[in-house]
Amino acid sequence: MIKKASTKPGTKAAPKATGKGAAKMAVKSQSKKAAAAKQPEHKPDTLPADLLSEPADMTVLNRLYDVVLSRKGTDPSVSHSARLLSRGTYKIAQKFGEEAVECLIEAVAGRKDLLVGESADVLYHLIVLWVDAGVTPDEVWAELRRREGVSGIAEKAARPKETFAKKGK
Ligand SMILES: N=c1c2ncn([C@@H]3O[C@H](COP(=O)(O)OP(=O)(O)OP(=O)(O)O)[C@@H](O)[C@H]3O)c2ncn1[C@@H]1O[C@H](COP(=O)(O)O)[C@@H](O)[C@H]1O
Repeated sequence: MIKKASTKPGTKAAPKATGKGAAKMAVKSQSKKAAAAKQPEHKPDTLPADLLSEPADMTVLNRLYDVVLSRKGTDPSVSHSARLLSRGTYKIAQKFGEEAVECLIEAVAGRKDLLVGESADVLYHLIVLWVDAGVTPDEVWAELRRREGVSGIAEKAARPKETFAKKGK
């Protein structure tokens, strides 16, 4: 991920509301509190000590999926995943695309160390995309399993031939 400069808004003091304005603000703050109360609880992800001492492997993706899924509908101010998921499919897809481009830039530049970090960003954003779309890792693992041992060249050669008319050319 390429870090951007902070876009935090200025710390201008908000004007104090009086009369009708104050009442409106009180109602707004009440409904905000009610909305927050409806959100599922944000549980920080803690890794068991025995896992921390083991070398990382593919199971990290299943765990990451579970954490991201658990963030759905939680407070976007404490979870980046919750924030992304609350912004909708377009933004989630856009972020995935950006991370994929950053990843391929490092690959083309031959910067292996940076490629590792960008690859992790791509996988994280792909998992957010799955959670948003309702795809589970098991479905993807099953598809990869189905393809195991099938040469890509042989699979392509076995595909039914498309005619020009079918392709609309
Ligand atoms: N793997 C990641 C991960 N990779 C990247 N990021 C965050 O993604 C953000 C990327 O920043 P960018 O400026 O590129 O994007 P942005 O803040 O959306 O900015 P805009 O593009 O909207 O302007 C940073 O805040 C990173 O910290 C991640 N945030 C979380 N995770 C994992 O997800 C778990 C749950 O995280 P939370 O949902 O934040 O609790 C964590 O424990 C991690 O395991």
